Amino acid sequence: MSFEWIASHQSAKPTTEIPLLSSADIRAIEASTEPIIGQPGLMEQAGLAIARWVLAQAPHAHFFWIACGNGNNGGDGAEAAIHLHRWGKTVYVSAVKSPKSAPADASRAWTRLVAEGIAVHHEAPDSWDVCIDALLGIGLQRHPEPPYAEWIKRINQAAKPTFAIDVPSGLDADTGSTFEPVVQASATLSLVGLKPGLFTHQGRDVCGDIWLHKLGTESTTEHIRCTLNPTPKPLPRPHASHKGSFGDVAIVGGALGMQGAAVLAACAALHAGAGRVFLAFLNSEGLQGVGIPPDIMLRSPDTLPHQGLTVVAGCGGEHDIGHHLPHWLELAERLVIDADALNAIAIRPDLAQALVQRRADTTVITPHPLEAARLLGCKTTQIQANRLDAAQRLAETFQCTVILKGSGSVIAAPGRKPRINPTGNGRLAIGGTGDVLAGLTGTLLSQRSTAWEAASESCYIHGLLADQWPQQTTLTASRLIEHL
Ligand SMILES: NC(=O)C1=CN([C@@H]2O[C@H](COP(=O)(O)OP(=O)(O)OC[C@H]3O[C@@H](n4cnc5c(N)ncnc54)[C@H](OP(=O)(O)O)[C@@H]3O)[C@@H](O)[C@H]2O)[C@@H](O)CC1
Ligand SMILES: Nc1ncnc2c1ncn2[C@@H]1O[C@H](COP(=O)(O)OP(=O)(O)O)[C@@H](O)[C@H]1O
Ligand SMILES: [K+]
Repeated sequence: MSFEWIASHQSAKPTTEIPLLSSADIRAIEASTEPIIGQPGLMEQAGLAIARWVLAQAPHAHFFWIACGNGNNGGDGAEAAIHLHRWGKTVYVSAVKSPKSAPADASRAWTRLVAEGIAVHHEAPDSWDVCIDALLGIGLQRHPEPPYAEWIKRINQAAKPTFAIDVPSGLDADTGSTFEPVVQASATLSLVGLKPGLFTHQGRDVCGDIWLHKLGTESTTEHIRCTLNPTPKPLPRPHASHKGSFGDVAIVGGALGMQGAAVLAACAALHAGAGRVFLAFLNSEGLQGVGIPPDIMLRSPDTLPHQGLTVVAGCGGEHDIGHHLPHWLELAERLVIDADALNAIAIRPDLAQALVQRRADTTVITPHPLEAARLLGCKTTQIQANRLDAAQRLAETFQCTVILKGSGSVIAAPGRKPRINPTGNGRLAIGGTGDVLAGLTGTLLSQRSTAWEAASESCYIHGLLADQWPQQTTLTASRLIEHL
């Protein structure tokens, strides 16, 4: 039996590409796992794993409230209760009463629990040391109903250590959207495989520390919905190299009053290690207050070189960027499209068409959810309701690599399984960090062989800086750049 720590609230384990499985994937694995006569089934294994894990997390706790739903998540809770009871702990098991009978595995667990002499209650206890949340798992489909909703509220109000089985009850395992109310867990033990919803949208805020136990199962490629964005390997910088070896990056942006955004992107490109960085303002009036390092070469958009250039278009671009986009969509060897350039594409079919016609794997678009909604002609809530699908739809529609930003940024490209980025946190939720990401992505795009690699690495590094940020120091976009 092996437990794997994957992430805490503020940091993620450096990893290779870990598979993330949808509820359907999990059910397919369950269906293809043959029970072995005389060996414990998956639910019995789950129960033992949960009991051991909870005890390791809260070794001195005595009174365990095990809140169980009517499905297999509740069955896992019943199995765990049996072990905790045998190990001398006081278990108070609450089961939701339902007109429907529990599924077969869960029914067997309940029979075993009663045979152990453990009482089954239908209400919550008055107090407890630790709660095991076995109310709802991957079977959740709607807002928790009574008594689920009341018990979830009790769990959250008590603010005692709460350990969620599989997913915090109320969290959609596939999308990271929450139904209300949702359990606020101290830690979550994901069974069989990790689920996408633990890592994106609202998932990270409700899971606490994330752990995995595969229960001896293995997923094959067909079972994988997406993956966790792996830790990148640093690119070697050979001795026998020169400035032309590390990419020419040009930032085209900075309309009147918005030049700071373009400067942030240019500085990020510079600090990320681009060989040469050009900055072409769309409007250079009133630049006195904007500090531009002398390492950056200033050009007008019309005098930028073309050959070998990676262009980052849109940071602070306002309406003006639309005039320049046809040129760069046609001629830029590699292109990062951000902010106002995305807004221009959303309203101009000619630009959208030019984007589609670019050579595959040379372009990264970096929308936040509102920009993504404009591009797909829908509402931001629809994007957030299923970030994986939205990112994939953008990639297929515009035939390019996509970074859908926000908590658990999604990286998608046509014909590939998307990645969810495990690094980054709410300290990045300030103006300017998106410009930093665009500049960083530009440099990596100029140096890596594919847009996919550049986008994945860029997201990871950007988020990691925020995860490693000293608690007492305010994170700002310009300070972030200095740590690249
Ligand atoms: N598959 C595997 O390999 C393994 C699975 N395992 C475990 O099984 C879990 C999945 O079990 P599951 O499929 O029985 O679903 P589960 O999450 O218990 O919910 C279903 C129940 O909840 C109810 N219900 C749903 N929504 C509701 C709401 N909003 N408000 C109120 N009720 C609601 C629903 O009622 P109904 O919709 O039928 O009325 C039904 O009674 C999985 O997360 C993991 O813990 C492990 O043992 C390891 C192996
Ligand atoms: N809550 C969060 N958790 C993780 N990353 C976040 C969060 N909020 C913002 N970010 C990241 O910060 C950056 C913000 O980009 P964006 O919204 O375009 O801001 P701006 O254009 O003002 O710089 C993106 O990389 C995004 O993924
Ligand atoms: K649960």
